[in-house]
Amino acid sequence: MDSATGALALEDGTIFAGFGAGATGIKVGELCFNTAITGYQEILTDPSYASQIILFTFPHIGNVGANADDQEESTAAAADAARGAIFREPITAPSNWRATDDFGGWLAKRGIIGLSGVDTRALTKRIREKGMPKAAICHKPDGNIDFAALVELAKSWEGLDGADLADVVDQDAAYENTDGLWKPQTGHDKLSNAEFHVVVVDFGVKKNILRNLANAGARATVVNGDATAEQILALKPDGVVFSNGPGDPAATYERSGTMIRAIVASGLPILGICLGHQLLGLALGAKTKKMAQGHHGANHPVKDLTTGKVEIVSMNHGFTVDPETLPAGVEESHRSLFDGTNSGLSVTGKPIISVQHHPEASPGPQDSFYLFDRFAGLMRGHRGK
Ligand SMILES: NC(=O)CC[C@H](N)C(=O)O
Repeated sequence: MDSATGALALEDGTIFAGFGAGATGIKVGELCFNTAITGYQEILTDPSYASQIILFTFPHIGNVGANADDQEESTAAAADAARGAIFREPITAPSNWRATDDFGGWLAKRGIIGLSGVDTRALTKRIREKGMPKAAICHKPDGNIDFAALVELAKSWEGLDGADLADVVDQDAAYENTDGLWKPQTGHDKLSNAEFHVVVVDFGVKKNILRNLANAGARATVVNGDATAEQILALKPDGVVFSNGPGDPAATYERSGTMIRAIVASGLPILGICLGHQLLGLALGAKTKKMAQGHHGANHPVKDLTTGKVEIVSMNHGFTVDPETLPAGVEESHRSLFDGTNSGLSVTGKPIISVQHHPEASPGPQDSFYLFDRFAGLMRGHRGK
């Protein structure tokens, strides 16, 4: 392609040339595909995507522009969330009453490199067959692209294995949240009479987790992932939430394992979400491992083994808890119906639950909102003891 202004190079030397958008320059990251057909802004601002390049399988990305309400990260440090965005069709002008920005301009402001005009279906098939590669993406408006150098960059990048990226995207200073879910006409619900106070341990928390907690009656104090168990317990919470976040759970566990084990031992109700679920699994004695393709989308079927109900959920993970390694007393509560991987844990006789998927959605179906009420029920029950 003579007129290429952007390109993607994979670590195996494969090159896809196309048209650059958004930020200019070069970035490296792990390439994954996401099958959601809406919610690109929430996806691109989810701190769990740090050091990743997202290939959207839906061809038209950008049509509804961008707005301030759909940001999922709660901290400026999360500016190192997704590094690149790949889509089939060039970005068109925004067409939505909520849009305050056009998608290309928004990508540029956030430092995300966009790439269109590539065969996204071929790339998706490549990931399905060979797994998520290390990749380098570039946007060079003058068309001066050094393809060989891009391949070298992709090859030499250290990758996500062993990376404690939660430390990069979490917020240092503690803060409170009473904002609830957003509604089209009225904006955010506000929690006035909180029934519960929860401490959310921030490994890269998405705002919609805090909002769902507020809608379930919980005011949240969000603390950094480096907080000690003593500091958390001194806040006298009714329950503790371990948040979602980027990178390799085993690496983050090395830093936070002592705190997580102590919170488990405290007997307080616990809810773990995604990275928080994986960290909890490690604290309970299970092991995590890297997946080949990962799960990234808003249409994944998961079965709640405690009720037999199937829910359609939002997913975003590249690591997984190995159910073969669950010790006695730790139950698998949810399972992916796509590939049978673990999607939830509970602990016999203890108020501890966690899920691999995203009950807060954003984007995605709201089938799993009930988990916040289930957690509230655990806190209510614990309080009565
Ligand atoms: N969304 C998340 O919390 C992702 C968890 C972890 N970083 C993974 O990729 O598996």
